[in-house]
Amino acid sequence: MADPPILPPASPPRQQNGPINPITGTPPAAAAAAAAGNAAAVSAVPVATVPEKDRLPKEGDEIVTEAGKKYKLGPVLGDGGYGTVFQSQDDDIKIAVKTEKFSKSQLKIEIVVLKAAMQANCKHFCELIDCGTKLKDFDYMMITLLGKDLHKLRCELPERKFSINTALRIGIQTLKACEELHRIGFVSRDVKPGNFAPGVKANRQSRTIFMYDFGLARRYIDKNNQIIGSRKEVGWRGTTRYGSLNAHKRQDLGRRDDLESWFYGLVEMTRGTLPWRNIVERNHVQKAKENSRLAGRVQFLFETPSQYDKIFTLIDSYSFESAPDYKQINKYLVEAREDRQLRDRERWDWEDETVSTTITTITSFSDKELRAKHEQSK
Ligand SMILES: Nc1ncnc2c1ncn2[C@@H]1O[C@H](COP(=O)(O)OP(=O)(O)OP(=O)(O)O)[C@@H](O)[C@H]1O
Repeated sequence: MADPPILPPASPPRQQNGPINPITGTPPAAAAAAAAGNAAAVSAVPVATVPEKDRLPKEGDEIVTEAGKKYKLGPVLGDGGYGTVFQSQDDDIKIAVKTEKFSKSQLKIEIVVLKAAMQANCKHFCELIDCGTKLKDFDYMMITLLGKDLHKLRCELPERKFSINTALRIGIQTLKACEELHRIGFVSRDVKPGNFAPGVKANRQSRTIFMYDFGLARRYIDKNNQIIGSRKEVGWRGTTRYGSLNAHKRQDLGRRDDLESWFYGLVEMTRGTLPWRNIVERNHVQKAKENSRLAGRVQFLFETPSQYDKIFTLIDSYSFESAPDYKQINKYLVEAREDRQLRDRERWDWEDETVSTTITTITSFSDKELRAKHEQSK
């Protein structure tokens, strides 16, 4: 994946008692024993014999969850900042298992986001199948298996850009994903093509784009549904190429910043390039982004639908607190499709010819439907 995100400093190593299990909400055995006054159980783990921490699993290992369910780890699907993602199997459904080093894990926030997304029936998020902790070694979560991310898929194409039909459909679905994330109360702070991927053909989800990787996500509304005010200067978050101007200014990020990052990604996927593609120095990237509002605007939006200009203006008009008008942005994208008389039934760029004729008549399965189907066939 191009441009890894800058992660916030890892949280300090967790205490001996270990974390609260993110899925069950229960403390680990030693902490539970201590809470129950069982001093012997606590002192049974003397400091000198504390096992080495932060050992990630490897292909072929088995993860046994607290409930006793076993997941055998298959091939590595990808490496992240603090861990590894493996392919695995949940009965006969192929799934992904994301693991992160115990002391550095950001999985807790990811799990909170995915649980909220499931509760709200969001369409563009992985299902959280299972999760837990291998004490002191790693945290893990079992989620829907996805295909290659949009950055990789784009780079495999001859001109490193999607067809306009695919690009606009991606635009519509990734916008919806951002809207869903915002609706459940979170901002991503790392929206980029590499954090979106279509589902897999086996699940009939290859025409649904999923948003993933919420390691930098943050709640933007409080318990009373009020927007948490900007903390002003908070340091850099996100990925240089797609970061908003506010991110460059190290400001607190809100919904509008996710959309600005989304828009840079959309332009890149449509044109195959961004003016700051080859710039490494972050301050120079900021200058290039500022110029894309001035004399460089024409170059930035060269050969993109005229509606992109309007979307850019709209996003730039928002403040930290603004509720973006997703409906209007979606309308612009649909209008761009209508101008070109694009049809939804046409093949997506990553589908092979043989699929397109059959898949157009089949609606895709949601994760819930897949699971119900599986239960029925038992
Ligand atoms: N559900 C999934 N299905 C298939 N592959 C996945 C899935 N989740 C993650 N991957 C693969 O693992 C890689 C790393 O995952 P992810 O981006 O979630 O981790 P990360 O630690 O947050 O990474 P980064 O540091 O790049 O942001 C991805 O680029 C992708 O190739």
